Amino acid sequence: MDVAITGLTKTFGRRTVLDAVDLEFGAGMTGLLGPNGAGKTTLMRLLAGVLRPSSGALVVGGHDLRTRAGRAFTRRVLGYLPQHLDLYPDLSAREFLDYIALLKGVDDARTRRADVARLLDRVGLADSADLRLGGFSGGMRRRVGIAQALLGDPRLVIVDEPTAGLDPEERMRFRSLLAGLGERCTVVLSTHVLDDVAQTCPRVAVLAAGRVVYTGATSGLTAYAQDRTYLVDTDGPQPTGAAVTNAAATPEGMRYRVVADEPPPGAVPVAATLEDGYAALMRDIHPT
Ligand SMILES: Nc1ncnc2c1ncn2[C@@H]1O[C@H](COP(=O)(O)OP(=O)(O)OP(=O)(O)O)[C@@H](O)[C@H]1O
Repeated sequence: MDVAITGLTKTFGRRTVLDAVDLEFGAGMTGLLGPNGAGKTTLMRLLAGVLRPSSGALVVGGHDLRTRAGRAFTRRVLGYLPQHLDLYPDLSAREFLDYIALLKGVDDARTRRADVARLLDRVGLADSADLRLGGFSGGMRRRVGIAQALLGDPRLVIVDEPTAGLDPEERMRFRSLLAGLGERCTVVLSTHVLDDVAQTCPRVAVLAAGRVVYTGATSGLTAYAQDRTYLVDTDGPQPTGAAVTNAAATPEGMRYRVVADEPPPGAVPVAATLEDGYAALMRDIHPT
């Protein structure tokens, strides 16, 4: 399900939160990155039809969201996992999903039961299906969240920071769940976890202050820091004129991982990661 976004602007009062955004999402997984307040959630809410654009167009599978028919089409094909999803603590996972399926218009009880059972199984919650949501861990709650997004077999899935607060095992589990989805439909994953994007998304878009600052292959963003990434061991101060992407104490002092145009004294070049590429891009946008 192709998504075309052109000249998309969103203002709240006098504040411009998205500024003439042009983006395209196609089949497979695309990561959506950007610092806090960049406009990622706003973009997702616009795509989900929760918000209306101030100007510009969103077209999903050829259907323009400015029209009522376009919005209705998008609602039918969309699965949305918002950043904060309220779960009813007194309901079981099965009851909650049954309720959401009803809201999504699955009127036949038998179809609903089958859909819900299939999804509970898919997200690994079949054994906990009848336990109250109030007792679920963060990871289990996120899995219920993705299950509700997948009800109705969506062709466009948008997920907002799905792995925030998850332990490594749950994060890996969630990642493979999303990657499996990407084989069948268009998935947009908004996150601060660069590793999730590096592992699952062949394409990435980066927003900063409401503008698109990178869109293309994830490897292209990594390449942004290629031949500019170094490790610096020092017992002195942090290197200046460089983006520091990691700092770790060593027996001799500190080891900094930096992206810099000129290698700091004693720097050893290393292969860049997506985190380095992202840091390099941000530094080029806002030079220190
Ligand atoms: N309903 C609203 N009214 C006014 N301002 C808003 C509203 N929604 C979002 N904003 C502002 O728009 C900006 C972008 O917010 P948004 O949540 O889209 O960013 P984000 O990239 O998702 O950030 P984060 O990574 O922190 O979740 C923020 O400064 C936010 O305060």
